[in-house]
Amino acid sequence: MNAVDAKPVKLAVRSATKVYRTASGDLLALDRCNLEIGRNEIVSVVGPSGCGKTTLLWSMSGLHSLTQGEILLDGQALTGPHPDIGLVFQEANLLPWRDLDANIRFPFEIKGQTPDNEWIDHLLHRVGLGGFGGKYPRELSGGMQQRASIVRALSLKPSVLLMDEPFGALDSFTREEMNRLVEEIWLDTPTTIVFITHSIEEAIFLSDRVVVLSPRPGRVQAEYEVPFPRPRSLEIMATKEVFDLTNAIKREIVGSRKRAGETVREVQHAS
Ligand SMILES: Nc1ncnc2c1ncn2[C@@H]1O[C@H](COP(=O)(O)OP(=O)(O)OP(=O)(O)O)[C@@H](O)[C@H]1O
Repeated sequence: MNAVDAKPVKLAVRSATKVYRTASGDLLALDRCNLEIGRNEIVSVVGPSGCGKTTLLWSMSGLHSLTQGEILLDGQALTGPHPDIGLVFQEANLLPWRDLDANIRFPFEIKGQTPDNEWIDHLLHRVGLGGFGGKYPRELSGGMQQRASIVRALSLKPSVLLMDEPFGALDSFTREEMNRLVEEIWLDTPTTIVFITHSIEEAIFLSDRVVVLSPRPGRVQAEYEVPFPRPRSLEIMATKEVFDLTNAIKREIVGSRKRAGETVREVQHAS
């Protein structure tokens, strides 16, 4: 059974079309793209470079307006940034002149809200940053900075977390650690997560479903259920089933790029 069939729809992308007006003409990034994400589902979006993954994610955040179509959050049209939606980017984007505590509390200052200190402390400990609140970003590794940015996003208690290649800049070991951390946090506090990645392995480890976008203009080309139980151990990730799924998704992406006559760029970790 499709995971979406079993869960109420949290986020719906309805015929999303995005045209960028550029100096050299109009660029169609998304073309009538449709997608539904169930409540507390983790969905990864993969696809060839430039196919519109970030455009789709930013549209889902309400930060980008669509040229046509709509995004529905709990059935309501999204018209701009929404407090229920948190974002994590590839760069941690911490303010270098503020320590970790002050960085995490920054969104609350902007919104004029009182932070839930207990919740923030819990999150900091959860990601292994307990006791690091007084450190400045330059004193933290890339992985620690990215953990801090996850805490910053979760501190606002969003019901949807949108993650745009959050671990793309990290070494593979730290990346695996971060994947496990996201899974642990999700098992603790289920949240709807949409995750963009170039790594099929990462997508399979994290997701209930992997969505493959077509070459630009982006549309959903294929969807794969990921049926493996959580937590997903290294043993599970080493099974033939995972290997076969990885290859099926890789073939889908490479095949679509060939059909589109595009240059094939390496798809990470798709062995
Ligand atoms: N602000 C913008 N103005 C004009 N064109 C843009 C803009 N943002 C993205 N594009 C173009 O839209 C297309 C889709 O870009 P997008 O970043 O959404 O793709 P992507 O799949 O996330 O790419 P990648 O895998 O390389 O990160 C690309 O051709 C990109 O150059």
